[in-house]
Amino acid sequence: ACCQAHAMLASGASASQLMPYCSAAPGSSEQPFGGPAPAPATHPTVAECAGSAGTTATATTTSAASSSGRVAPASPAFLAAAAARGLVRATHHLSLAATSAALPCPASASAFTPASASSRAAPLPGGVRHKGTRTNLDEAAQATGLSKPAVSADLLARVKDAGLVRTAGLIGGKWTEVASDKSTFDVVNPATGAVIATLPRMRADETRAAIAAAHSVLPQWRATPARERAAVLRRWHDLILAHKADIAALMTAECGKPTAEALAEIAGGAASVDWFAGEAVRIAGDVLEPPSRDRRMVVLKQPVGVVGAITPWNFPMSMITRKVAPALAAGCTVVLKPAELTPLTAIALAELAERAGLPDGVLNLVLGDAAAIGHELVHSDTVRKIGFTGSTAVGKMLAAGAGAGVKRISLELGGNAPVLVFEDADLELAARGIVASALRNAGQTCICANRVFVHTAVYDRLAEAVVGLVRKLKVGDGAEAGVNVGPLITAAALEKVTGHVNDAVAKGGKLLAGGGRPEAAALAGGAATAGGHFFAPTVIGEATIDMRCFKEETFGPLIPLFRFGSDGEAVLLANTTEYGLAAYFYTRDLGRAWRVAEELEFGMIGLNEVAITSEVAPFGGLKQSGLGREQSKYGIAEFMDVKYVCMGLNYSSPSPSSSPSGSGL
Ligand SMILES: NC(=O)c1ccc[n+]([C@@H]2O[C@H](COP(=O)([O-])OP(=O)(O)OC[C@H]3O[C@@H](n4cnc5c(N)ncnc54)[C@H](O)[C@@H]3O)[C@@H](O)[C@H]2O)c1
Ligand SMILES: O=CCCC(=O)O
Repeated sequence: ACCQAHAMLASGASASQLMPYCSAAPGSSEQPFGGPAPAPATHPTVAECAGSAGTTATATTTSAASSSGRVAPASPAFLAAAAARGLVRATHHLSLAATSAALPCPASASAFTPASASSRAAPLPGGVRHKGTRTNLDEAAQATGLSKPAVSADLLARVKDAGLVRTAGLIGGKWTEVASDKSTFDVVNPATGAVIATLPRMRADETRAAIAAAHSVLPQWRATPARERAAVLRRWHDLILAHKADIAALMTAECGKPTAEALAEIAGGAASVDWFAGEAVRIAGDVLEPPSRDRRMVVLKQPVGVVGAITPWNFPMSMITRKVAPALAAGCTVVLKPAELTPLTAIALAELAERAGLPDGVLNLVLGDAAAIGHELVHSDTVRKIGFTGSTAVGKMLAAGAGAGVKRISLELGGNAPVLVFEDADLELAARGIVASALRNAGQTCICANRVFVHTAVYDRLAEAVVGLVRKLKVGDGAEAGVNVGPLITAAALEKVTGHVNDAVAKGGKLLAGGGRPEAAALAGGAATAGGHFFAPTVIGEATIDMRCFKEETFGPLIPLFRFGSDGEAVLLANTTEYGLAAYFYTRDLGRAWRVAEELEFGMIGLNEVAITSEVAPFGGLKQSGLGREQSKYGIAEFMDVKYVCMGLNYSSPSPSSSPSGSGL
């Protein structure tokens, strides 16, 4: 069937014309691949299957920077000016929180424990803030009968520094525990189904207050010398690494990814912060060669202003640091809205930014109602730039709103990444790469391998190698040692993957591994995982282009294997998607490597490599995968305005001696 597709391709057929011809690929009589990859001593992480940590982020070391308290703010001049203007501390408190009274905190016997102390409590050695006081939360809760912000005892037991586990947003330097309408939302551990935190559900009021706070301190922050901004970012980086075990525990609890993957994300996220600290001091304009003698021309690079950052749940840290670090480095101030599914990592990051000396109001954190917060950010005239990572559907909506206000926007959206395995590929390397990429974060990564196209001559050997690796993986609660594949984030995600697998099987796909929910007894984590959203890593053979997994981003642990017969067919199949984020291919042929890399319509290409993410390289997509780039030298440009200044020199001079120009030039 694919040979027919090849013939059609040669005669100029389009991808849609190919559809009927690729739906019934024949079996192959190829010899099996030469045995499965050598088994690691213990259960390998998915990334280890690919022989990489899943990111090429520069390894960073924990610095000697103390985590034992609040580091002196970046610029004394800034703080003095801010204090004089009443900007430092509590200008933008919300009314409820502003009236907070410090009350004794009785020991709680319940499973839920108030997490946050009153705002600005003095830090204790080791970074722990005093817990002996709290706001008027209990009174508010009693008065209204509403549940109050809280964290579970289980979550608190997972961290050393309980000061990282606040139950509040951050607005103008004030930790705000009560939403203006007193409503709350729950954070759920996807491995167990247990509620691990209850937080204030903020909406338009809080967003407006956060935007106002960010706007108030913008003049001071953008005037803070770049070296001082960089110093704050470096302290933030150091504190993140010093607290990486705690951040990983929070991340795994709220998004489910295995601890090893959480630590890899933290290393990558910290590397971004370090990178942009370096970029801050290298911001430079241009001096242009003027076309005439009587003028001079320069280009200034200036911060765009207040930035709204909206981030997804699948990378609760690195999607934040990729936006916030370049924005702060450029001299912008930020209102951050993390995913409501994973706000705890964001709260810990904001707490550490505060300890690093980031002045009040420069980074604000608004938690809760996505639509209300997003609407305020996109339609505010004060916010000059939106940085968004998430689904293409929400991204398009935000882009329409931003367009109406002629607001800058960068979008990191969905993907549908192809992997092409050519007949000359190193098949063992390819199999490891496919498994590592497709199952990273249980398949919930925007650059996950979603569609695997294999030359028919090596199809069976590659399939056998992939299945061999998948069968070794351990599924369960990501907090358990040795787990490679954690839960899906929600029941809806589980339903989508189930739908893709059922659809593929109904259309003739061969189930080579997995196919459904694993037996509870097989899951690492025991009985507690009964409420978790687990799906067994699944391999489908003889996949065809009429299947949902060809057209849609699965965002789950599914590896569909398609056949192709020629290079042209492979590239055409890969490009047959509205997405254009990442693509991977395996070959040893240098000429093919160049041709295919140039012809793939994707923003990022991995050649014989799937661990392509790095703070030094531009991250972003083509087509409906987004606009703009994060990371690298391109990432900071998204937060800078270009201003051209033309200086005419033909003005009349007050005295001949002070004449700078004129006809003498
Ligand atoms: N290209 C990339 O770099 C990249 C990285 C990670 C994830 N993603 C994509 O993100 C998607 C998964 O993330 P998700 O499910 O969290 O996406 P999502 O679009 O549902 O949510 C992303 C963020 O947008 C917020 N949001 C939701 N509705 C909103 C609205 N009406 N207005 C404003 N904000 C709103 C959410 O609360 C969250 O903070 C996948 O498609 C994945 O490919 C892309
Ligand atoms: O999901 C998107 C981020 C993936 C990555 O940083 O490698």
